[in-house]
Amino acid sequence: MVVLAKPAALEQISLVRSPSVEDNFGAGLPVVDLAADGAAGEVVRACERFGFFKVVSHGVGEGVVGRLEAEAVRFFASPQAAKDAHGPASPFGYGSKRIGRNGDMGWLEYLLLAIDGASLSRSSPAPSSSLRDAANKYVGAMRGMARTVLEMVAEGLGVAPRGALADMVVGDGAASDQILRLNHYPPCPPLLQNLMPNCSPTGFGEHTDPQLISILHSNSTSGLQVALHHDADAGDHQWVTVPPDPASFLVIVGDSLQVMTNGRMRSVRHRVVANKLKSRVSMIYFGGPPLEQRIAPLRQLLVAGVGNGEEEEQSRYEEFTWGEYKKAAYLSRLSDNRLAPFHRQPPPVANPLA
Ligand SMILES: C=C1C[C@]23C[C@@]1(O)CC[C@H]2[C@@]12CC[C@H](O)[C@@](C)(C(=O)O1)[C@H]2[C@@H]3C(=O)O
Ligand SMILES: O=C(O)CCC(=O)C(=O)O
Ligand SMILES: [Fe+2]
Repeated sequence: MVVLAKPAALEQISLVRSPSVEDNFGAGLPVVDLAADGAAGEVVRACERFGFFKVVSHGVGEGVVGRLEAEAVRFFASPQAAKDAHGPASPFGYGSKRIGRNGDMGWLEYLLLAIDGASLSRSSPAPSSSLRDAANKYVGAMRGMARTVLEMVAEGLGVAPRGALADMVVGDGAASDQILRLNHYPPCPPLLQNLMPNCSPTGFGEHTDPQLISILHSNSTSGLQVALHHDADAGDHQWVTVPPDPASFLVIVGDSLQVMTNGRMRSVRHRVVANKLKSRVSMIYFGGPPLEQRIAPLRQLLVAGVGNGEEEEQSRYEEFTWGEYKKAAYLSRLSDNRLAPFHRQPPPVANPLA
């Protein structure tokens, strides 16, 4: 991967404002103030309607974010051979253009780091001790936010205990499956697209994240787009650009949270379009449960209506463990609908004329 700019210049000044930023989503972007009264209800509403939301008043210090971003910029600006020494990503480590093992390509380079408990795993070494230290502080902050958000999801859905979901990902004793990903999308100027092999507008192809939640931070370079829900499964997407905001985070609903809420919350398809002029740097925390965790709708959601004379709700999904789902995910292509094979067929509707 060619890095076109030195560290200090990675955040270049945009000469042309992308026409889609703000014009597309405008005031509709779901924003949740985590410190406000009623935040739990807002979190649930946003996850049900959009599958993602922007978080403000998150309490994460600028220094924690800035330090890791500076480390990421420094690493991505280092000589190619130094970066390659930490690759190829299999799945952890440094990767360039190749995403996963099944032929997906993007105009990016990245560092995938495994998390063990509350800090980076010693088995997927970080490129430097300063990056490791910064990443560990950042992971601590992301775990805190994951707990807050997942507790709010439980509270907002009326599920007890409050920690039912959060403990799966950030519980003290849980051998959960967390990942930290640092992405760098170099600019992809249209005039140079013919000259630069693999420079394409696709930074990161469309996909859903398989875990429960992802928490994304980016610098001020646009590129992230999300699919508005209605007919996403039918392939009828309306892509909208999410304006970048380095002061906030984006929480993204993953496939596993969709299943655990029996489809009330929907994992959201998203992708990154490479910026023509500026480098985009993003940092994403993925919160998954332990491998043996059963991924199935929370019991309290299925029986919620029973007291009111309603029948118990049936699960819309075949049962699986996170380990099984993860294995299947790693055999899939990025854009695959990974939940499709696990959808239960709805019971046949009785024919009143028969
Ligand atoms: C093509 C792939 C890359 C991915 C593993 C997969 O086979 C399908 C899911 C992809 C994804 C998307 C969200 C995260 O970025 C990621 C780390 C994950 O857990 O699932 C990536 C995987 C990857 O880049 O290795
Ligand atoms: O880089 C981004 O903004 C999003 C990347 C992403 O969706 C991912 O790494 O799964
Ligand atoms: Fe993603």
